[in-house]
Amino acid sequence: MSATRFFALVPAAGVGSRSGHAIPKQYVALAGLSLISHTLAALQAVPELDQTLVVLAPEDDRFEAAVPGFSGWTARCGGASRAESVAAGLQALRERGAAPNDWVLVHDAARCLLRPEWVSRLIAECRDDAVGGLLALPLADTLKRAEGMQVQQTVDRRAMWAAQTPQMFRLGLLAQALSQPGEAITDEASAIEALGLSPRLVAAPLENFKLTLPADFELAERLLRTRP
Ligand SMILES: Nc1ccn([C@@H]2O[C@H](COP(=O)(O)OP(=O)(O)OP(=O)(O)O)[C@@H](O)[C@H]2O)c(=O)n1
Ligand SMILES: C[C@](O)(CO)[C@H](O)COP(=O)(O)O
Repeated sequence: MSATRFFALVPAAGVGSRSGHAIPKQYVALAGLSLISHTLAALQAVPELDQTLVVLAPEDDRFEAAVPGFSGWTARCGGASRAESVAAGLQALRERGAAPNDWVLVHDAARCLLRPEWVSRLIAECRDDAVGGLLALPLADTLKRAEGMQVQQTVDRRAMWAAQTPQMFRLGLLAQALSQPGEAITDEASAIEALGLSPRLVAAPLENFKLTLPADFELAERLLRTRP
């Protein structure tokens, strides 16, 4: 029997409608490189990973110029939602020889401040777990439930975590979990939870944030430019 492998799957088929940029946010230039170049460089520096697959929109004509010399795989099979893009990416991995028992680490293209050592820690802490797990940030702020702009309640934050990526599950289990994604499935872990399973949390820093709103790009640029 062949050894279990580790694949990164990077959904990059979104349009970045909240980013304020005229082009898909993964192609915005940050510190001299496209956003997605930073993301892929971090993944390619993770020694445990065997290969990376990037899921692009079917009409994408920017990737090759934005990431020259990329040695991983690309598949132009992105869907209407992130969950659909990830599900299509899992199928693309199967077509390239990945097995149901292999681990898949799904990582947002839009989290470009990722550091290889955080991914290695996730793998070390989850590779013997029966389910899998994800990087996440324990909440540091007091949490409010609101209606519009009026606070209704302060929520006990002690058990609250903000989910990040990578999120790591076995290919076969994740494909089953994402086979009929509803609107409540906003990450891989929520699909796994819907099967009645409990993913493991691995603490990660705030710096692993997802670039979503215009101000996030300025902050990411500053952080990238001041990294050693
Ligand atoms: N149909 C989609 C939607 C999102 N993504 C990817 O999923 C990641 C996280 O999604 P998000 O930050 O919401 O990106 P966008 O959908 O591009 O942003 P927005 O919601 O602002 O349009 C991104 O890397 C994005 O490219 C994807 O592959 N396919
Ligand atoms: C997967 C994710 O990054 C975990 O926090 C997040 O759910 C993606 O969010 P979005 O709905 O695509 O903005």
